[in-house]
Amino acid sequence: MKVIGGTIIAVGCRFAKSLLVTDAVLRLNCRAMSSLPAKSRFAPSPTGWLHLGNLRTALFSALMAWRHGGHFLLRVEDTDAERSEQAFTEALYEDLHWLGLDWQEGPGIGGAQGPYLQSERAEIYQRFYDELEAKGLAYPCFCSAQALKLSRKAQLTSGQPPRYAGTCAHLSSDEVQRRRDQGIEPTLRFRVPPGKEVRFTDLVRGEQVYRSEDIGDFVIRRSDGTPAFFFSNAIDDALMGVTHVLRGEDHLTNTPRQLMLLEALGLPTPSYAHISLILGSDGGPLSKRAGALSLRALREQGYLPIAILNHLARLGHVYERDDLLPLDDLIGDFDVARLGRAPARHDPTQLDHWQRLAVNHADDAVLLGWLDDQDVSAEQAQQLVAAVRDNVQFPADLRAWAQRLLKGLPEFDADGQALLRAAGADFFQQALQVLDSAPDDFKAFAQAVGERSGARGKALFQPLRLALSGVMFGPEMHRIWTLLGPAACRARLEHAAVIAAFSSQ
Ligand SMILES: Nc1ncnc2c1ncn2[C@@H]1O[C@H](COP(=O)(O)OP(=O)(O)OP(=O)(O)O)[C@@H](O)[C@H]1O
Ligand SMILES: [Zn+2]
Repeated sequence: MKVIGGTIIAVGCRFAKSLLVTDAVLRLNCRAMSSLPAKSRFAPSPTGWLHLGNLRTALFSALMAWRHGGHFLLRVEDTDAERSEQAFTEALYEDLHWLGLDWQEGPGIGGAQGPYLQSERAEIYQRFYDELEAKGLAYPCFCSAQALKLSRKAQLTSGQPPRYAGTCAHLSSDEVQRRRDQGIEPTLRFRVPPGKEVRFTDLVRGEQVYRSEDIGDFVIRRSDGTPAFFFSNAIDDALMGVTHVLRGEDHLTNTPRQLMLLEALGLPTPSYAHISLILGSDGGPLSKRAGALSLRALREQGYLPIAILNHLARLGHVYERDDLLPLDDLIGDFDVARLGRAPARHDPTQLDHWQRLAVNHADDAVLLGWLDDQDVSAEQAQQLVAAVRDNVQFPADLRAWAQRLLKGLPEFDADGQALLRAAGADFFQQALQVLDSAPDDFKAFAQAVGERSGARGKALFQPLRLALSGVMFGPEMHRIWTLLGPAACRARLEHAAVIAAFSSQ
């Protein structure tokens, strides 16, 4: 076993043979590891607003843990000081909470293996740098960016795969000192063991084999002292006891490097699942750098969390049921074996489909929350929601209905005016006379207007709908009728009569 910062960490079964541990301890650890509930994590970098690609990774990670009675960990990979921003860190907390992807270990919650912001873990990383250097498994590299670029170019022209040429792999300590004295800040490179095969079984992509020859010695500490992704990400997964790493396939080729590092340090290795990336409408993967549509933008438009979760859960994972599933069912029916290999495309019309279902299922209170309007009383708002909720998908739709039905008289475009003219002013006068007799409901009203005017079918219902609601689409007329009440119906029919009589062609 290995003692790190006072915490005992189980030795990874796969690599335990390389360490001096007795068989008994080894078996015990292996059994303990396999019977532990799954612990998965989401480890974003706070370098932009989270997009649907990031969040689908977060969702599947959370589902994986919760499906297997484990817990979901959040770690913020804020090592890139130039691109990381506090505002993005706070935004990602907010986004995950808003979606219902609450972590059980991580920032704000704590846990035994914190801190959970990589920018606060420098001392921990230093111990492992020291260990690798002491074992001769890491060395300082003084090559300039320019020199590395030239070397890469030369390799490519001679048809070789580009990898670090090993320029600084065997510098004497005098040489190292001489360069340090010149003020050159070196990076630290991991010495990739020669002639090794790195194998792992990816939970999505199956057996993976890499040859260490194809992987040049790679940077684990940048010249500014910050850890490279390969390093801090792998170390933290191991220290934090992560059992399952679900991440985008952009990380697949990082995995052999990370496994080599963990083996060199005798740290446990998680299982990996590399999920296909979500592509945007331009065919490229969604990415923060490319300014992909953020969750915030969707939230501002009024998408509901459960709609987004259902949309994401079906991007690259097959659920047998195609109805709107609550989070508990998304968890219950999640199966890592059902993750697909093909890239999934984000189709906005699919998301809208889930939004429609989500709005159908939402309580009135959700829709009432969309109507932030001082001029509409609570009672009116409730009546409005009852009348139009089946015709509303977003807050903007509801606000448009409030405008149409609760504020002043409708305005008609040229087509609307033409339709009112075609119905004729007499039609609306007759409707007003019917209104005087206080009909019971819209059905009785429309029937009586039909009898009096002789209009039937479309010729009866279209002008009535347009005159009363201002538009040719919308909820069933009896709802609008009830919502408006007799006084507003009268004002609208009078208004329509005037337009029918006086609007110009
Ligand atoms: N288009 C995508 N589809 C699915 N998962 C993605 C996509 N883009 C990123 N991810 C995953 O999201 C997680 C967080 O990644 P990260 O914070 O680096 O986001 P990013 O969008 O790739 O950012 P950047 O554009 O800065 O590289 C990783 O597991 C990554 O694989
Ligand atoms: Zn070098």
